[in-house]
Amino acid sequence: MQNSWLQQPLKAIDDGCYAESLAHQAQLTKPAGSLGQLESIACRLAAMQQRRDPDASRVRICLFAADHGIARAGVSAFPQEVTVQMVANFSQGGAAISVLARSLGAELEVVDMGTCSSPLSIERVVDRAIGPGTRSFEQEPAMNRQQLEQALAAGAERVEEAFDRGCDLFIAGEMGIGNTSSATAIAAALLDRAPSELVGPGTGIDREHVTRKAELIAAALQLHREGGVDLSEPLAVLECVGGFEIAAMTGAYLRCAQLGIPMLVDGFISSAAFLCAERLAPGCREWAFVGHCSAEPGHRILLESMVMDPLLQLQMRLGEGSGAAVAVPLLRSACALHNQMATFAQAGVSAGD
Ligand SMILES: Cc1cc2ncn([C@H]3O[C@H](COP(=O)(O)O)[C@@H](O)[C@H]3O)c2cc1C
Ligand SMILES: O=C(O)c1cccnc1
Repeated sequence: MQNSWLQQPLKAIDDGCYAESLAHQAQLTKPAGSLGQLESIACRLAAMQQRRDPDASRVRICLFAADHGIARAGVSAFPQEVTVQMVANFSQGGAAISVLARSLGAELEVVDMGTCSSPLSIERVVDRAIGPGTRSFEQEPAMNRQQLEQALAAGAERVEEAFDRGCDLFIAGEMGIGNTSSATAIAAALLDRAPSELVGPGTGIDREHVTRKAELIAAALQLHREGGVDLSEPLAVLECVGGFEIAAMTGAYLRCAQLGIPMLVDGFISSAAFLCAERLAPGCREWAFVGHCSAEPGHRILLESMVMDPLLQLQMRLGEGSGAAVAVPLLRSACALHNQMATFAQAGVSAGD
């Protein structure tokens, strides 16, 4: 994939703007540092947006959905057809992320990246289907290189569309029964950890099934390694054990950092996709906030590996972009405080030492 858009440089963060924002915070009518992380959130956002008054009003949530061959190996508490049923639910406004998007006044876009039963008849779904889901990665590579390139490009394209229409903050969400297995395999490969350290219940399988899930993922990684695949290489990992929606998220995150759109990362699956983006282009993380730390055990390990701090810890484990969406009000509060508080001089309040 030489000379492709993947090689484009990331946009530089404006350090001068960051320093100016810190100086502005120091003049606001409060003891220094008393707004804690809200201060650095506002300053980081100002530096990303290159503006004195950071803004998180125009939020775009892009939900990528796809099916996984591995779902047929009994790794989820739910059957595969739930993926497409949920796509309908997203578009009808009944899913958790539909409700959150509405309450935030955020735009929610649903992108079909390839599901077993076609959701084409469902209104308002963007069709970027690559095929009827991935192949089962316990037997063969989940996708081929061409499909991977298509998925990455689809994610990037949705970000470009958001950029053209004006977007202060981008959130990627996912839906795909079986995708915690794919995310676990990606994280285990790239972090060189045993799947048993990262695996979790996903939609709610019991301990016995979690153990089986870890064994199945470990065996799959061994199979691909023996087949000569370099499992430290993010594109090879996505090709072997990824998902169409996960690869689309990787493409979306990478494009955000190239175009300079601040992003808010969701849970375990999103963070596995983000790790691929960060490995492809170190520095993506400078453009990202992490909404929350999921209850899925591997999420904390993934975030620690990238030295990224989650804003919230609510024991959520849903995906869909929901843990990012619930953090949007924090970013909005940070912006409002930064932009609207009076300075000591303006309010005639004596400054401290
Ligand atoms: C009704 C329903 C709605 C969801 N929304 C997100 N997920 C989440 O659960 C799935 C991953 O878990 P696993 O690997 O165990 O299948 C993904 O679709 C993820 O987005 C859902 C799952 C279900 C059942
Ligand atoms: O953290 C997540 O993204 C997650 C966890 C469990 C199930 N689906 C998603």
